[in-house]
Amino acid sequence: MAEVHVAVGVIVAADGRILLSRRAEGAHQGGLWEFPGGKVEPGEAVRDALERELLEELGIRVSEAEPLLEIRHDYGDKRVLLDVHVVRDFSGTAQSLEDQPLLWVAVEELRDYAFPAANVPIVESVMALLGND
Ligand SMILES: Nc1nc2c([nH]c(=O)n2[C@H]2C[C@H](O)[C@@H](COP(=O)(O)OP(=O)(O)OP(=O)(O)O)O2)c(=O)[nH]1
Ligand SMILES: [Mg+2]
Repeated sequence: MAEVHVAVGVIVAADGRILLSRRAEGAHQGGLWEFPGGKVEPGEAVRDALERELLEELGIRVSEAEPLLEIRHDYGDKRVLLDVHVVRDFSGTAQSLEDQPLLWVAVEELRDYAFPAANVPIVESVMALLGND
């Protein structure tokens, strides 16, 4: 089974909240919350994929993104490599351009949301980096 390379953005607002997006019910890992992003296309740089996906899904332009961590996870029906970046600076207002529910959440509240299993280390890492406790 080929590994799907995914560019993922932890988008941080000026007030410190993080943007979550809910995956469509019929999609892989559907109904769960995710950090916005999507598949890296063949020959595409991860950073370019991140910028393209966030523009397509949210209408925002990334000004600054730092690599946070890479996670390999095998869901059984799919293997993913999540290439996670922290986006602290962007222009535009995030909008739901693909009808996906969006939510800005305080770092301390991230644990209250249901994520795909691969996201557990992302949540821990974001809380360690940006949380207050
Ligand atoms: N964007 C994103 N994908 C995640 C996260 N956690 C996680 O396991 N994934 C998985 C779910 C999917 O199998 C894969 C992303 O693929 P996708 O199909 O949603 O990518 P895409 O946005 O390019 O969507 P599409 O055009 O193919 O519909 O990564 C996450 O936090 N964010
Ligand atoms: Mg996506």
